[in-house]
Amino acid sequence: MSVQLEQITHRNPRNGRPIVDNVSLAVASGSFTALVGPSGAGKTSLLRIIAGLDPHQAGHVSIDGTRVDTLDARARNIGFVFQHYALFAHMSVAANIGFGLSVRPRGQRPRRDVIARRVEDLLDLMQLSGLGGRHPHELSGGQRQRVALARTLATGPRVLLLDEPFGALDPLVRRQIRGWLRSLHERLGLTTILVTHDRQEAAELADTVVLMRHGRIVQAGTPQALEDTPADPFTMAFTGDLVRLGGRVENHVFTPDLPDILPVTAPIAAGPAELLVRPVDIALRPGQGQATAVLRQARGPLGLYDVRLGTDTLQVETLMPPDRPRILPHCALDVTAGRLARDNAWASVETPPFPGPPSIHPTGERIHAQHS
Ligand SMILES: Nc1ncnc2c1ncn2[C@@H]1O[C@H](COP(=O)(O)OP(=O)(O)OP(=O)(O)O)[C@@H](O)[C@H]1O
Repeated sequence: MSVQLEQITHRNPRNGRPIVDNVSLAVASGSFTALVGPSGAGKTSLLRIIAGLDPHQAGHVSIDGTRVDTLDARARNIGFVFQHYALFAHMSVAANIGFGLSVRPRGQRPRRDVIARRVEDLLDLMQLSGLGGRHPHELSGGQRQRVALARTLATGPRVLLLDEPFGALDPLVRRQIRGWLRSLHERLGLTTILVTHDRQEAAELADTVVLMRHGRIVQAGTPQALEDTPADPFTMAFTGDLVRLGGRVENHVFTPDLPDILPVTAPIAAGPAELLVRPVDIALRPGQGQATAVLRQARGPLGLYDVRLGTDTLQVETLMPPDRPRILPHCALDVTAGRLARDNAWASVETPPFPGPPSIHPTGERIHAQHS
């Protein structure tokens, strides 16, 4: 089932300020969407509006093309799992899972044996076979959250909303559950929307990542698109590790304030600017400057280096030379890709592949030696 949001606005009833501000989003049927953003961005509020648990003062929510603004939460047939989803402590796991079906009005309530079969199927699906007779306190945190998910899925929703459901679990269990959740989503043909603070989790699970801030959508796209072509400095900072280099643009060349970083071409007007770079997009050029790089950690072919530039230290993740020296003296740093920011200016700098030892001309221009 698809979910469409058209210009949804929800205001704080106390002060009238928008909590969700004119949000439009099309969620394709069968897709997995992650809502990410800083605390207070409006992610949970948006999820609750989709579920029909919170009101909205403007705009429309549609499911499969039908407006559901006036339908209550139950009639929307949407499943919702919260981080602190309380199971009934006095009920068995099986009774918890079957609860939603067993309290249906008489005409809609399945027979007891049908509910029992459905519960068994869900226990199998959740990899909880044989645990139906236990009580919640006899389960691990990860198992309890899977029971919560089974309980939500028992009534057969096609849209699943998850609000940090694994936030309280330890990182290892959380990673295991990720793979399992994605395959569950696919097997059941669900349309899933997940709120998470974990950008790695969002990138691994979701087809589309939606980044929110101040109640608005800043950018929506594939995890790769957000990382590779961030719409602004906020998105770039949110979607990956970042090094920020202050400096100045003159004659379309950006020269960082720190020493021993090669200038880059700058498609913005002259003046102060900031260069935002992923650590993996900084290469070390041994023998080209005065900086010292100290290997902190090897990660396969990549090395995480602390690079001392004057009184500052930058962290750089880059290909290690074959002999993997622990200390590389006399280095310069070469920014191979990044983005320049100033006020409303936001432009990418791409430098050509390194053709040979560069030197820095007194005018600040980068000069590459010719291939011989
Ligand atoms: N019922 C409410 N009444 C008043 N303010 C609210 C209400 N619900 C949410 N807010 C406010 O709206 C803003 C958005 O809250 P929301 O929980 O949706 O953000 P979030 O992005 O999910 O944050 P977090 O990541 O911390 O869970 C916050 O400033 C919050 O205090």
